[in-house]
Formats: sequence, structure tokens, C-alpha cells
Amino acid sequence: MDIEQLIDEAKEARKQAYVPYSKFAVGAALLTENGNVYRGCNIENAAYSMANCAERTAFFKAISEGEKNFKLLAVVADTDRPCSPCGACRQVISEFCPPDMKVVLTNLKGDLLETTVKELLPGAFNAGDLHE
Ligand SMILES: O=c1ccn([C@H]2C[C@H](O)[C@@H](CO)O2)c(=O)[nH]1
Ligand SMILES: [Zn+2]
Repeated sequence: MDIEQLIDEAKEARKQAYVPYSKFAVGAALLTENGNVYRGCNIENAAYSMANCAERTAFFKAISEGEKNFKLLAVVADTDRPCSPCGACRQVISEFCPPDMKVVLTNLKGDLLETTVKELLPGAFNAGDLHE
């Protein structure tokens, strides 16, 4: 599974987006170290604040299936610039992925931005900050 294939997976995921309110469909695809791919789309609700982003859908699917080790995340939407994950998703990505893991942001025009988990959320609040 290379980057282009994972982007295609994200585009397929995007087709399942449930977005009657925003009409803004997003797709994500998350590759695990053992080669599994988890697709995610955004899922909205009449109670608007209940919306779940594509990125978090992909992570929650993977985590709920027992996956722990992630290798690459791709995100796609019909944006002018490569689609930029929201703050909540950046926090979730930081929880589950190594700081140097690659994240590929893209759009339907084919613009591509390769970034990393730590670049998306430098100085993220994390488990080490908790008093235990
Ligand atoms: O990276 C992003 C940005 C936004 N959204 C969703 C949330 C909402 O359903 C819609 C508009 O913000 O797009 C995502 O899924 N991922
Ligand atoms: Zn988000």
C-alpha cells in the first residue's frame, strides 16, 4: 500500500460521507503497521455539534478493532488547499500516532501536502502531562 493507493482509499471513504447539513464531504484512510486500512468519512447530525470528522471516524474504527500501531494517514476533501484536519482531530491523531508519522493531506485537484503528526499539533497535551 503506497501513498497514492491510500489517497484512493480516502476518496472512496469520502463517498460515504453523511453531510446533509454542511454538504462538505471528507474522506480519510488510516494504514496500520500490519497493512490494514481503515476508512473514515464525516458523519453529521441534526444536532450539529454531534458531527464526527472523517479522521476520527477512521481512528475510532481502527482502535475499536484492536489496532494500536499506525503508519500513515491520508485525508481528502474538495478544498482549495490540501484538506486541513481540525483541532479535535489533531489531538486524537497525536494520541495514537508516533510524532514522526507521516500524514498526507490532499484535495480533489491533486494538491498534496506531506506533513507529520508533530507538525500538525506541536506541543500537544498528552498522557505525560497527567498526574498519576
Ligand atoms: O478535516 C476535516 C475538516 C472538516 N470535517 C468535517 C466536519 C463537518 O462534518 C464538515 C464541515 O466542517 O467537515 C472533517 O471531517 N474533516
Ligand atoms: Zn476533525
